[in-house]
Amino acid sequence: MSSSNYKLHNTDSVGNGDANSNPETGFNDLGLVALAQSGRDVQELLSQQQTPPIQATDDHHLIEFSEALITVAKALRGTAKGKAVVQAVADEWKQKYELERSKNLGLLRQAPSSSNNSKGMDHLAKSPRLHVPENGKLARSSFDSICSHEMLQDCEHNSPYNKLKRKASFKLSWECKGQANDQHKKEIVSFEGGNITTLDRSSKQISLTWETNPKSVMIFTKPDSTPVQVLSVEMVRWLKEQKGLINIYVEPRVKAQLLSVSSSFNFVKTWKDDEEISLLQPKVDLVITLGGDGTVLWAASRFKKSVPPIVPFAMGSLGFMTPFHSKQYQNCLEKLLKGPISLTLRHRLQCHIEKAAKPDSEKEAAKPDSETETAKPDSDKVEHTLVLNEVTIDRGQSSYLTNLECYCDDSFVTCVQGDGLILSTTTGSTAYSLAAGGSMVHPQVPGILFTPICPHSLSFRPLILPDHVLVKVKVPANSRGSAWVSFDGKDRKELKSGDTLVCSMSQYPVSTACQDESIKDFLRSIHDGLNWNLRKTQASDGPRDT
Ligand SMILES: NC(=O)c1ccc[n+]([C@@H]2O[C@H](COP(=O)([O-])OP(=O)(O)OC[C@H]3O[C@@H](n4cnc5c(N)ncnc54)[C@H](O)[C@@H]3O)[C@@H](O)[C@H]2O)c1
Ligand SMILES: Nc1ncnc2c1ncn2[C@@H]1O[C@H](COP(=O)(O)OP(=O)(O)OP(=O)(O)O)[C@@H](O)[C@H]1O
Repeated sequence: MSSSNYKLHNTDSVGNGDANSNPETGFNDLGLVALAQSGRDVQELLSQQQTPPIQATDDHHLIEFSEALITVAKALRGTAKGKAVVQAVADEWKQKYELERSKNLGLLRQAPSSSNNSKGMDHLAKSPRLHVPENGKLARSSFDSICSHEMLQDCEHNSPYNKLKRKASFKLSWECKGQANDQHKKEIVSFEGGNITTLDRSSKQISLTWETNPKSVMIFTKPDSTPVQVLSVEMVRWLKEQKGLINIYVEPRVKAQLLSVSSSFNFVKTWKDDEEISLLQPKVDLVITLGGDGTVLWAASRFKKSVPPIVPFAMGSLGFMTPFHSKQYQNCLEKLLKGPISLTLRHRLQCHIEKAAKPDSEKEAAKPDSETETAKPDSDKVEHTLVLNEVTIDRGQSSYLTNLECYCDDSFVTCVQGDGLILSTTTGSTAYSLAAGGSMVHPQVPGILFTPICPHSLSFRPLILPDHVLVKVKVPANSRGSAWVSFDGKDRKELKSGDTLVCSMSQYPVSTACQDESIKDFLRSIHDGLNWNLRKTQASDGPRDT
């Protein structure tokens, strides 16, 4: 029998016991060790004697022989003595064990009456760590088979048996990048008294209530669409005349269109460039989009930091993120301007590209004379691109497999060999990531989807990573070609050998107004937009299970 088999054989159901245990007594048999030692002593003595053949006539040899026998007798007496000592030790341990065990059982029997706790033993019987039947009826035999320390592990705080052994105390700590104070940790997780509980859930339904009347809206419209153009004219007029809104901002293209309809639209405001849109953010109460999902993505991408709540009207074909019917725009806007508004809080990813370090010689050439070292980019000054759906790294025009080294918080994840990789938000889980085989996830679930595009490997299943990680995707220096990055399907940029895309969750989410509430809107979108799990219902006639 191999030692590992022996070990398995001697390991009890709760994992106690080891290879030195005596299967009969259950104790670590020190006696066996002592006996073995004594036996070896005897053998050693005999071999040291090297007694020559005995001759009856040789007195000298007879004396030697009798001396040897005396030595053997002494050694045997020693062995017997050693055995007795070992037996005494074993008896002592057994006594201690019995005493401890009966004390513990005694305390357990007293527990219900002394603590006045009606749960008493039932509570213990139901404790999951005890591995006892759910019904709480603990058979005497099963009780006996539980080690005393296990019985005491899961007791209530004030119970008397707690004095004997408490649940191990512990402390939790975790790292939060860029957070100087620990205050926010307490808001998420509490671990008072050794119990871990979450204080709040980030994916709760969020509701917005106006404290003062909203006065300003910003409208984004899908270009080159006559129905959208017609509606924008009508909506702007209604907002001004019926709702008395003071500030109505539209895109420069739309302002020109409105003015071409009537010069009375000259109250409408606009902006010069993207920089100005972000500056307008503090003045805008609501953003309205007229178009499809692409228009929502477009509007969100105009804001580099905070985004006002978006009210998306459906004027596209799919409209996963656009729950409001354009024909009922007046009713919808009446309600929304009055509040409260149910919102879906959609996380965004922030991304930037780190260019490969230049080879030393080139670096030297590029250096201004005054500088001796190239400054590393200041992390605060890095310009991030924010995505609401996903960032995609693909092989572009290259006919070769992508070769993308992926790291999560500096731990190597994998190398993507295929058409590419999608790093998606949960909002984007129903877009490109879905088409590439990723799971659909409610947009308020925090996480980053790691979805390969046509991986040339049978076992490359998509992952969902926690929202706090930093993901890096690097095109290795030995890669056959470049990769291409796109942000929400736009702004394609080349990722050359040695370049790295760095991506993490942004602190600037996008909130979109719900028609109903977040969960209902999500389910409606997957049912109506994607025909999720649509199948004819099975007929009720035919054979049945009996
Ligand atoms: N194979 C694909 O499925 C594929 C390929 C490229 C891009 N896309 C998606 O298109 C998005 C860009 O959208 P666009 O409107 O500018 O381009 P687009 O006009 O080509 O639209 C792509 C489709 O994706 C849908 N869509 C966009 N965001 C969605 C979301 N969050 N949930 C469900 N469906 C969504 C749109 O409604 C549209 O039907 C990208 O972010 C990407 O997710 C998908
Ligand atoms: N205000 C805008 N300015 C510039 N481009 C825009 C604007 N709004 C939308 N787009 C672009 O127009 C394209 C189509 O928009 P959108 O997806 O909203 O319409 P759609 O394709 O008809 O709708 P759906 O995606 O539901 O089929 C997208 O690529 C989007 O980026």
